[in-house]
Amino acid sequence: MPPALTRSDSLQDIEFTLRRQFNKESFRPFQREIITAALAGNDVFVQAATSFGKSLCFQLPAVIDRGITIVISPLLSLMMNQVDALREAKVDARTLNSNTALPERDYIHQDLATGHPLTRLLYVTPELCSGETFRKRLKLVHKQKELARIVVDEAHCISEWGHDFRKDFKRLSWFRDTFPDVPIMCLTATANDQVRNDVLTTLGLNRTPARLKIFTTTAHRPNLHLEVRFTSDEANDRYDDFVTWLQGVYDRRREPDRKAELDAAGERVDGIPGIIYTISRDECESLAAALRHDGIGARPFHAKLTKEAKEETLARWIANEPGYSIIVATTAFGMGIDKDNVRFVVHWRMPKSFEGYYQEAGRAGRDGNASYCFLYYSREDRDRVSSMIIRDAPRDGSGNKQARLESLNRLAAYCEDTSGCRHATICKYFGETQVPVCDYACDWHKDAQELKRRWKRGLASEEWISTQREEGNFDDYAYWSE
Ligand SMILES: Nc1ncnc2c1ncn2[C@@H]1O[C@H](COP(=O)(O)OP(=O)(O)OP(=O)(O)O)[C@@H](O)[C@H]1O
Repeated sequence: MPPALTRSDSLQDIEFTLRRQFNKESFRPFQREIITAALAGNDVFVQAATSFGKSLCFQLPAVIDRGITIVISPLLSLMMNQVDALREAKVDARTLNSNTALPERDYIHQDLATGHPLTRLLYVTPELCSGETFRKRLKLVHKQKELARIVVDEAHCISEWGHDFRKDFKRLSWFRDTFPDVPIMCLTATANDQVRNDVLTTLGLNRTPARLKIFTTTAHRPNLHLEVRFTSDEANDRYDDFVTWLQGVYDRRREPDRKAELDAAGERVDGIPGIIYTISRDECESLAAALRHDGIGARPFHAKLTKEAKEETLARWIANEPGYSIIVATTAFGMGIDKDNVRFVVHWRMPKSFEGYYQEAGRAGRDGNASYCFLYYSREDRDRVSSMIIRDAPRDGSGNKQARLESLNRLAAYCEDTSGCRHATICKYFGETQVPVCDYACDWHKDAQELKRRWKRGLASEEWISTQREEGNFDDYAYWSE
């Protein structure tokens, strides 16, 4: 079927737009190929590591093509960030979601109702796409040949095998059914083979294989230094361990030569941006307070804070202000946060999935410089998370309990593995066959013997854990609810 719109595939056009509208000198590897495929009217599936620059792959075609691009995204904060950045670049981008003010909502509806919208990119939630009014408006726009492309960001949310499954993403099959000629682009950082197939089937993209272009790049992030730190309920030593590590980093930055460099660059000794992921609001608050008490600039960030408090914390952290070096956050923080100099990401507790872990760790080092990611792992936490997944699974057997448990088990195995490179295990998990080069960027490569010793020493024994489990000691969820 021919594409619905007259498209431009002029390379000169895309170079010009890259510089003029997006203020970037050149494309990163693969961006040009992806953009060219999209502009030719293909369906496109992009799987690329965190910080690869996926957004540009649909934003640039949206600016060049005639008509409107609809971007479906799971998170409000993610939409707002992208819309703000686009508007700063003088692109007419908007978002329609539960937070959109009435006048803006009216404007967008009127704009769509003309059939020839001026809006270039409209960011919406998957829930909105199921609404009759919105669907009617899109049909009108399509009839006028002004529906340029449908983009599904964070596309792994479509799959029940994915770590962030969202029911409403499944209903996005409506787009291919209703507008078979409108190209679809989907993007994700974290999908294994099963998730990818699920995404393509649900969106109906494998019904037009000749039109589908798949781009997958390695998940490997060589600048991330990956490490697992073993602990147990009894040892309860995360705090001291972390503060000792951080003070060590500060001390090295105080050495005369380094200090002179920092002074010249206008940087502070303690100005090292980082994120600590915790699992509960209470822990998020208490940990940030404890760090502040010890003179470390840390602020909490979780869903229950006011919008103003969150915005202020985020803005001051992004601006590297004193007292705002570390964000202590629950897992909702991260997607769409584009701060390039995050130097460390710490998982205070075991995350709920392999994909979630790697996506969150991937917030570090987006500028390509060395950054540290460590995860505090205890067998007690492993069992708590597992109990939580079982508890939260719908009773009717629907949902993805097995997939979630499988992902957790793979993460636990990754943590307890002392026999190989962390980067290699991650790439294998995401279905890659090539072993990545790791330049002493994981705890195994740095000192395999020491890793084994730490593993032996650090964890509670499985026997003890199993007794505790039988006594129901890992079912105290109160502390763990987000
Ligand atoms: N060609 C380019 N030249 C310079 N900077 C770029 C280029 N493309 C993208 N970037 C920048 O790279 C950063 C990361 O891009 P983006 O937010 O799209 O990443 P992403 O692939 O969506 O990652 P994630 O999955 O982690 O959200 C942004 O600051 C973006 O402006």
